[in-house]
Amino acid sequence: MTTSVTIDSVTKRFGDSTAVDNVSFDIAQGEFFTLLGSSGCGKTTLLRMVAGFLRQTSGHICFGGKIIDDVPPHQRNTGMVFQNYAIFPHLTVFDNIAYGLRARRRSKAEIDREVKHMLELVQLGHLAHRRPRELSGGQQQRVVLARAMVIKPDVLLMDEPLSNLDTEMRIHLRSEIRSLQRQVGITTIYVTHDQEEALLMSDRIAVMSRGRVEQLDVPHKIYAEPQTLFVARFIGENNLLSGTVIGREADGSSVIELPGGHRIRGAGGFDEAGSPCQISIRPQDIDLAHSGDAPQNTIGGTVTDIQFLGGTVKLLVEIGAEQPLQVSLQGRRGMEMPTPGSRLKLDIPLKAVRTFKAEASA
Ligand SMILES: Nc1ncnc2c1ncn2[C@@H]1O[C@H](COP(=O)(O)OP(=O)(O)OP(=O)(O)O)[C@@H](O)[C@H]1O
Repeated sequence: MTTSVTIDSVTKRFGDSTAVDNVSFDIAQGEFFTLLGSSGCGKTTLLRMVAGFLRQTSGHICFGGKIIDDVPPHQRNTGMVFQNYAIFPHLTVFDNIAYGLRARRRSKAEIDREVKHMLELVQLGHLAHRRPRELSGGQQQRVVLARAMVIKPDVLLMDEPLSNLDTEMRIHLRSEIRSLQRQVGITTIYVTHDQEEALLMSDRIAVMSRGRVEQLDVPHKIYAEPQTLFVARFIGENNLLSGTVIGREADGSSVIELPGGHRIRGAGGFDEAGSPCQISIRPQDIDLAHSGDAPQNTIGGTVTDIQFLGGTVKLLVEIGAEQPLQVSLQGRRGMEMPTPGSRLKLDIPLKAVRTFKAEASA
């Protein structure tokens, strides 16, 4: 039976260094949950604690509400797919997948049925009698996946399972893993440093940095509403500008003054009047101001660069702030193409302006 997972105030120290720093969250039954962060942020350490290979320094891990801190790894009933989790070279695809069921002393008929079902799900039925060296990297990884899932684990743990594959196979397997996980409904914890992979595959994402969870949310919120400057920098492209919060309007929006004298209003985020702040704006949230619209933030600037990419048009617009604004417009038929040196007015919706407390400069 697949299960919920609770991480309750978990800390892991190695000597003086803290790899995981007081992390808490719940993963629902059947959820595809991703730990996303750059190298060294603690995601593998956290996953290894869930598997039981590492013991946390403090805090608890629960499966289905029950503390499992003292349960050894082989009794946790987790399925594991790691980057270098080799399959047995001397066994056929069928026997590799059957391995966990045989170790659990299931009947021959059950093994036959379950392995055939898995082979079908990962589309390897026609290769059941091949050995691993006769398979492509992607096919081998599907064997690993099938082997992990066939035992019907309570929780499936995956650590960068696609990072050794070429781009095409990676993109293909992303959606395959996700649809397989949906069909089978296993609670899954997936570790990756690849934001695109995380956004595409996950029900929810925990973005980690330096052992802590910076933000935990559904993919589109992580993308559209970063809660910290780290997340705004880490996920997707963003214009990051320094400014000062100068006040608040009646509608709750904050007013920020940028170098160069522009004032811009933002909805949500840090709004302590008089304080230095940083704002983030996604290039594709900026539009050309059209007459007739009710603009929310209008900023005039001069085009310094233009890149026509077919579906999108990328501009750099000098607005007198510390750096030019990157603007990404949808290329529409008949659209009037700006040229370098031309002046234009940009419109930025309130909601696209996220405000953060300025970081102390190092
Ligand atoms: N066995 C260990 N002994 C000492 N320090 C360790 C040990 N394992 C991990 N660390 C340290 O803990 C921190 C987190 O490591 P972890 O492997 O969890 O990061 P990660 O986010 O998974 O990175 P990567 O993507 O590179 O694997 C790092 O600073 C790492 O050097």
